[in-house]
Amino acid sequence: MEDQVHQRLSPDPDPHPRVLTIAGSDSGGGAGIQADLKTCQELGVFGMTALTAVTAQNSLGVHAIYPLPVETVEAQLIAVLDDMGASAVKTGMLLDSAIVRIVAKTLEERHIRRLVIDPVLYAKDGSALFRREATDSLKAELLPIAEIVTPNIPEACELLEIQPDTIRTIADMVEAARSLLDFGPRYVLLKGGHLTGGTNGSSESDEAVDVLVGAPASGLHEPILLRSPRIATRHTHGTGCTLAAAIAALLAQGRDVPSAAREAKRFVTAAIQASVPHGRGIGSLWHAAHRHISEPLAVEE
Ligand SMILES: Nc1ncnc2c1ncn2[C@@H]1O[C@H](COP(=O)(O)OP(=O)(O)O)[C@@H](O)[C@H]1O
Ligand SMILES: Cc1ncc(COP(=O)(O)O)c(N)n1
Repeated sequence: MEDQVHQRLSPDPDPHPRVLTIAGSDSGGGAGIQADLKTCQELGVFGMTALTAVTAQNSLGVHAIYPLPVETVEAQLIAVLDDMGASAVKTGMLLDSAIVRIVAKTLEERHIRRLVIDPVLYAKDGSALFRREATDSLKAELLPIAEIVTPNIPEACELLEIQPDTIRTIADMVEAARSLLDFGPRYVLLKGGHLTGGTNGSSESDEAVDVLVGAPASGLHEPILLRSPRIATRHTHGTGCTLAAAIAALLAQGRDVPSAAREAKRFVTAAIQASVPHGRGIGSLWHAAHRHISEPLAVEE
């Protein structure tokens, strides 16, 4: 079964791996399209973009959002996919239902298989990056065609329509991740950056644990827990974008999902370890960290 899964995802490793990221621009350079391109470049993959919105954003938060017309988003998708093609596609901030629908339609028509959906709903300062009216389209049109969806805990609660404090333990995370499989993605990686309680029973959260589960057809029957020590920093702007972009870049290189998720977690952990305190608020990750951190924090299963 594992061989079948591997073959489905990597019939022939692409000699020129390319990732298309469909996301918003973060003028601060730490999240969105900017984080995605830096991640692709660091992992040796050619990055291409379809912008959904321009944000005026810095370490203190999102100051303004300028959505792009849906025709502009569609034109970028068609221009890239119908000429250059993409070995993998990643989505981030999609903003509204018109954009969600055109993205789903365009990707489905082109049989994009390595699709990573980061269901970005809020920025770290709490600003909404997604209109609530679009949640149903996201669930009905985009999640069913995803290879993997990567919500954080608040996003998982919103998608599942459960109270924000319902997910408090790793067992809760596993249950929620499994419930998200009902929307149709092949895998769910539920990120634990927002888990407040300690994973060893302490009141302080001591680890950052992400939970990977797969639908029956994926061949992954038991959850995989990706654990790293929790880094004591507030400079975590762009963690989610970076993790999802790294998964897309590694899938583009022919990795299977569990191996891409493991390696992406290592990549983001190093980038958080070396995060930069630019600005007066939440600083950003340093994407080149994996090059020079000689003793990265361990990531375990
Ligand atoms: N303080 C931290 N130390 C180590 N890893 C972290 C920390 N905060 C977040 N992470 C990791 O960063 C990734 C993004 O997680 P999360 O912060 O939950 O997502 P988002 O950026 O979408 O809110 C996950 O792999 C998570 O485990
Ligand atoms: C344009 C844009 N896209 C996404 C995020 C989320 O960032 P994070 O990765 O920190 O959750 C952001 N702040 N801005």
